[in-house]
Amino acid sequence: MVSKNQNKAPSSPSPASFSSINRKSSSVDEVSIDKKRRIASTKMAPNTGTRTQTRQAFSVVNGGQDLPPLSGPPSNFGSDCGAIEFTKDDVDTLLNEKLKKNLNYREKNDKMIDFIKRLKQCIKWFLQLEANYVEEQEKIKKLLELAEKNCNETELMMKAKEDELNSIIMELRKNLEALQSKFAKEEVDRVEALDSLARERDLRLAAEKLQASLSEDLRRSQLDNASANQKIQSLNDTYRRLQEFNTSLHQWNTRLQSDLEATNTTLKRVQEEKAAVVENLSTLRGNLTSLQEQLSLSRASQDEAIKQKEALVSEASHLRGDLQQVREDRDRQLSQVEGLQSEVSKYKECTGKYTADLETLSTKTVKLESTCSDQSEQIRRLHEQLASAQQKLQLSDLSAMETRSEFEVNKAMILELKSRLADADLKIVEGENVRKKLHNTILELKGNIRVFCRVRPLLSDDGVGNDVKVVSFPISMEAQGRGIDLSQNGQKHSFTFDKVFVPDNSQEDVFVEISQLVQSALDGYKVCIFAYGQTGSGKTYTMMGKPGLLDQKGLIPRSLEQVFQTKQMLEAQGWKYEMQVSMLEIYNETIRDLLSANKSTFDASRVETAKQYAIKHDANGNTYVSDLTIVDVRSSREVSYLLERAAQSRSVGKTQMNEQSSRSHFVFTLRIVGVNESTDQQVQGVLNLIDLAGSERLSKSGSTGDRLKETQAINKSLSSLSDVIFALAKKEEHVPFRNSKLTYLLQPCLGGDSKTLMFVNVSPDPASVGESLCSLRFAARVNACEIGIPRRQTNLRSSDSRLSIG
Ligand SMILES: Nc1ncnc2c1ncn2[C@@H]1O[C@H](COP(=O)(O)OP(=O)(O)OP(=O)(O)O)[C@@H](O)[C@H]1O
Repeated sequence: MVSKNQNKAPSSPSPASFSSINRKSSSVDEVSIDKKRRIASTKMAPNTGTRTQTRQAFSVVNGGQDLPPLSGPPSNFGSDCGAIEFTKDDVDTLLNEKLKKNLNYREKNDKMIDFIKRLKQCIKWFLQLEANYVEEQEKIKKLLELAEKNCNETELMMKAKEDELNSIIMELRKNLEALQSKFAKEEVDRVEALDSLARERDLRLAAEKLQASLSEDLRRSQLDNASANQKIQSLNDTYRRLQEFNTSLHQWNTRLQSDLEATNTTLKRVQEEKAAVVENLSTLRGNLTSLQEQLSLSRASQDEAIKQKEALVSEASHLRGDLQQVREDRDRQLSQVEGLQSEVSKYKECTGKYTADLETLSTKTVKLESTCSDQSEQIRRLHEQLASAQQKLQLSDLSAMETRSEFEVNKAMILELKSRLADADLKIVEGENVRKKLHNTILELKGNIRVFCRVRPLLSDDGVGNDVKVVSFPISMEAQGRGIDLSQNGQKHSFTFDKVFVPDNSQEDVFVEISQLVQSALDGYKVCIFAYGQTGSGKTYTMMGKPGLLDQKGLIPRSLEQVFQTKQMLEAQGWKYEMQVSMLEIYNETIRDLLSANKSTFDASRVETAKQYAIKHDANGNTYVSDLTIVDVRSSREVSYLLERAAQSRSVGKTQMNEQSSRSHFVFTLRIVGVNESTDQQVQGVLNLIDLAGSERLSKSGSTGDRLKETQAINKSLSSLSDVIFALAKKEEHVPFRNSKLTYLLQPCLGGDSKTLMFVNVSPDPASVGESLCSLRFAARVNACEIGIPRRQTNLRSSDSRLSIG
C-alpha cells in the first residue's frame, strides 16, 4: 500500500490561477466580471422557460435607487426569496452594480448591506437551483437505474430462456441421437435375429428331414425286425418240428434196437435151433437150406434196416446240420435284430436328441419370434418417440425462433435503452458539470476564504463556575448565528464570522457546513481546512473528534467517509478515482513524516541529516515533499487505520522529544485524481485538513529556552500563514513566505480557485479570555481578507495585518 517517493504531484488539468478570485474591495467590477463569466457559463438551462416569465422578479434584489434600471417592474417584493428567480442578466446586473462615488461611509455601508442582502437572495436562489438540479439528477439516475435494471433483467431472462431452450434442444438432439443409435442397434439386432431365425428355420427343416428319414429307417428297421421275428418264429417252429422228428427218430431207433435185440435173440434161438437143426441137419438140412434162405432174407432185411438206420442217421445229421444252420441263422438273425434294435435305440436316441434339439430350436424360434415382435414393438415405439421428438424439436425450433426474434426485439430495445441511457448519461455529465460550476459559484459567492468560529462547552477542568460567562452570542437578526461577543475586563469585544458554532452544536452540525467543501475537493479544487485556536480550545476535537465515540467523530473522518461515499456514487457515472494520503507534522520548523515505517524519523536531529523533506512546487501549482510517505487508499477504513498510525507516531514522537502535543502543526493531505474515460474529463483535487499548533502565551507557562524557540516557531508560521492568506486574497503579486514550512507547504492551496476555511476554536474559560481575544482577532483579520475590506464588523486595528501571539 505504501509507495515511497511517488509523492510527485500529478500535472493538473486546470492549473489554478489567481485571476478568478476577486476580492479587492475597491474593484467590485473585477469581481463582477469574473463572476458574470462563471454564471454565464452555467447557462442556467433547466429553468429557462419559467425564468423568462419571472425574470422581472430579480429587480427586487436590485431595488436600490442608485442602481441601473432593469427591464421589468419588481415583483414578489418582500416575499421569500425562494419565489424569486434570476436570469443571467439579473446576476450580471447585480454583479456589475457600482457604488456611487459621492456617498458617505454610512450610505456606502447601507448600500453594501443592501447589496449583500441581494447577493444572499441570489445565493439562496442558486442553492435552490442546485437543489433542483440535484433532485432532477437523482430522478434521472433513478430512472436510468430502473431502465438499466429492467434491461438487465430482460436480458438475463432472455438469456436464461435461450439457455433453457438451447439445453432442451441439446437434450432433444441427444435423445434423438441416442434413439437413432438405439434404433440402428435394434435394426442390426433385428436383422441378426431374422438371419438367425432363417438359419434356425433351415436347421429345423434339415432336422425335420433327418427325422423323417430316420423315421423311415426306423420303420424299415421295424419291418425288418418284424420279418426277422417271423423268420425266427418259423425257424423256431422248424426247429421244434425237427426236434419232434428227432424224437420220433429216436423212438424209431429204439424200436429198431429192440427189434435188433429181438432178432438177435431169435438168431440165438435160431442158432440153437440150428444146432438142434444141425443135429437135425441132416434132418434138417433141408431145414437148413430153408433156414439159410431165411437167414439171408433176414440179413438182407437187417442190411436194409441198417441202411435205413444209416439213412435216418444221415438224415438226422442233416437235420442236425440244418438245425445248426437254423440255429446259426437264428443267432445271426438275433444278432442282426440286436444290431437293428441297438440301431433303433440309437435312432431313438438320435431322434430324442433331435427332438430335444428340435424342441430347443422351437423354443429358441419362439423366443426369437417373441424378441422379434418385441423389437418390432420397440422399433415402433422408437419410431413414435422419434416422431414426437422431431415434433418437439420442430416446436422447440419454432419457440427458439420466437425467442430469438423476441431476443432481437429485446436487443433492439436494449440498444435503444442503452442509447437513451447514454443520452441520459450525457445529460447527467452535463448536469454534473453544471452542478460543479454552480457549486463552485455558490462557494465563491459564499467566499473562497471563510472563517467559522466554534466555542467549546465549559469543561470541568476549566475550574470556573458556569455563572462567570465571558463568551456570549448576539441574537440580533444581523448577527444571529454569526456573531460572538467576548467580555474582558468589563469591555465587550464583538466579532462576526461566516458562521459561529455554539457549545451545543454537534460534530454533525459542524460537518454539514463544510461538506460542500469536501465535495469541491472531489470536483477538482484545492481545499484547505484549518483549525486554529489556543491550547485546549477544541481544535483536535473539531478535526479528529473523540476516539472511540462514533457520534463525536471529527471533520477528518467524516470528510473521508463523504469522499469515499461520493466516489462510489460517481463511479456509476464513469468516474474512477485514485486517492493518496500523506500525513506530516511540523514541529519547530522540522517536518516529520507520520506514515514513515522508520521509527528513527522521530528523532528530529537524525531526520534532518537522513531525510531533508524538501518542499517543492511544480509548474502546475502542485506541492510535493521529498521522501514523504504517500499511501494509496481505497476506503475510509484504510484511512482510519493510517490516522491511528499517525496518532501513535505523533504520541511516540512527542514522548521521545519531550514535546507538548499542542506545539506541532498536523497536516493531513488527501490527493484526489479523478478520470472519466467516457467523457474524457480529468480532475485533481486536494483536501488539506490541518490541526494547527495551539497558540499559547509564553508568559502563562513562564518557559524559557527550548520553549521560547517553539513558541517563536509557531508564531512565525501562523503569522506567515496570515500574511500568505492576506496576500493571496488581495491578489498581491509578491506572496511572502517568511521561511515558514507550513506556509510554503500550503501556499498553492491558498490561492486561485482554492477554497480555504478556517475554524477559530474558542474556549469559554474565563482564565484564558486573553488568548481567546487574540485568536478571535487573528480570525477576524483572515475573515476580512474575503473582499479586501472589513466586510463585517471586526475589532481589528487597521494597521495590524499580522498575528502577534505571546
Ligand atoms: N465541542 C466540544 N464538545 C465537547 N468537548 C469538547 C469540545 N471541544 C473540545 N472539547 C474537549 O476539550 C478538551 C480539549 O480539546 P482539544 O484537545 O481538542 O483541544 P486542542 O485545541 O486540540 O488542544 P491542543 O492545542 O492542546 O492540542 C478535550 O477534552 C475535548 O474533548
